[in-house]
Amino acid sequence: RPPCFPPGPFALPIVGSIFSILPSPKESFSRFQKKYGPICSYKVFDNWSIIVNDPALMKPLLADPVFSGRKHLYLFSLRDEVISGEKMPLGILGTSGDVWKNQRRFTLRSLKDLGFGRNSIEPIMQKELEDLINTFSQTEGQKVDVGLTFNSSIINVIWAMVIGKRFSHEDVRLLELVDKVNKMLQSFNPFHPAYRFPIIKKFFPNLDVYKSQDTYMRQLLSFIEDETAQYEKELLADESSFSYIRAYLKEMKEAETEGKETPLNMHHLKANIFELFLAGSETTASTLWWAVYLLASNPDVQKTIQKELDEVIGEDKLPTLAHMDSLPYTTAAIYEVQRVADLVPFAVPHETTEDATVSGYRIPKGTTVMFNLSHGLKDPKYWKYPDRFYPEHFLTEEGKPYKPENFMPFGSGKRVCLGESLARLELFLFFATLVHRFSWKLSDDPIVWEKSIVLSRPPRFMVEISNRNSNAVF
Ligand code: HEM
Repeated sequence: RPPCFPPGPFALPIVGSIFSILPSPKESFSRFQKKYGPICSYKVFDNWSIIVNDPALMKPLLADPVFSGRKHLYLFSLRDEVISGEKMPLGILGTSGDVWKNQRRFTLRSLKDLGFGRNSIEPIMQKELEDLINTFSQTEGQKVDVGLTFNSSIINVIWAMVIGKRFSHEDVRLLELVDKVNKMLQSFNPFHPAYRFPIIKKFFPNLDVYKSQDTYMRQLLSFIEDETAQYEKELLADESSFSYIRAYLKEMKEAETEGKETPLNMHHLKANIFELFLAGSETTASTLWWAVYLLASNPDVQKTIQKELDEVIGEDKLPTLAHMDSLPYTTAAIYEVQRVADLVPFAVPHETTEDATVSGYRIPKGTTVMFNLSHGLKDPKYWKYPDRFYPEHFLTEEGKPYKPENFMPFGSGKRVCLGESLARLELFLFFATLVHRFSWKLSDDPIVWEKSIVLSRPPRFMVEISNRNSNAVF
């Protein structure tokens, strides 16, 4: 252990603490937190990392530029090489310093112009919801596995912003895309030795861990390349079409024409689109999948939400974003879904950009830093019933929604989720509409929990859906 480094589990030569972390990093980190306290350390093979558990300590560190670097993960190095043929880091999620700042700033600005702030995104979401309502209303009397049903709708919302078009839910290309993004995320285990030592790939390029990631990633990139090329050919000239690609190409080409230096280029554009898909679809869609599970297993909570929706919106109308501030119990229930789902338990690994001192410990430049967002969502210190689905966790005594400081499902500070505003709008409109329009009942089939490493996956279950407010329209 380096001098003055936080405490943590014993590290063996060569492998470090890997056997204390596998097979379940989530349980292991929770064990470390209980044993070693607010900040601890562990070693994975040759790499010393720290994990910050205490939300009060986490907040200032997440706001500190020194803790806002990014560990360059295997998946991103591989993608960057495929895009540019070089090792130069691309995009937002996996970059640090000026590259990260420039791509993040441009993307945030242009997505905001495109409707992150409410109005223009609402009809796009409503169109997706109309299709979903149609699908679910035909399943009355059957048992349904909702599984990846929400992924197509959420991908369509992102695609509408990125390129200005949507796919039909039956389109094979959309279904393949959903499948690839899902498989790529579910099969990725950042603790796998094969990712830590890419040299292994030289000798065993056909190992499953490499082949699966390589294949899904290349297929997703080739989809993005085809669509971007088609967009440039067919839609770029149409001045009335708005999209992220258009905004990006326009600013890039204007700078080129004026002979100005610009951080924007085609390689970053492809990487950014890849990330909007990867970070923006599975996360929001899985939260909705969790929501159905929690609603179906908690009929009393479901009824309370429906009562509020019926009273505020009426039985002949569906919710709109304008209702967002007048539904305290529904809002609290969405926060509670995010708390129980604990979707991204340790954020995305950060890296220190300078030497630093935290609580008297010395943290050298280049240390991997994990933020245990999960602890703030689950520890009994912060929640009355940490293991229950209890929306009252997020209501004041006067019945107003509130978010405690330790509730950080989107992270916080410099690297806070770039899609938080969009995700909040999506979660509200999809959740409120689906609870207002249908009742969800858990069937008595077995509930199956599957293992997941990067994102907390909901269980597989069967649900019976019944229509309510069948004549309601937006
Ligand atoms: C319920 C949905 C979502 C959750 C729970 C979520 C959560 C997170 C978390 C925890 C991080 C890591 C923060 C850190 O490293 O400290 C993150 C980063 C990110 N998210 Fe989300 N996210 C969601 C939806 C979205 C959406 C809809 C998009 C875009 C369309 C998106 C794009 C990103 C990007 C690009 C980053 C990287 C930011 C950076 O490195 O600067 N996310 N998200």
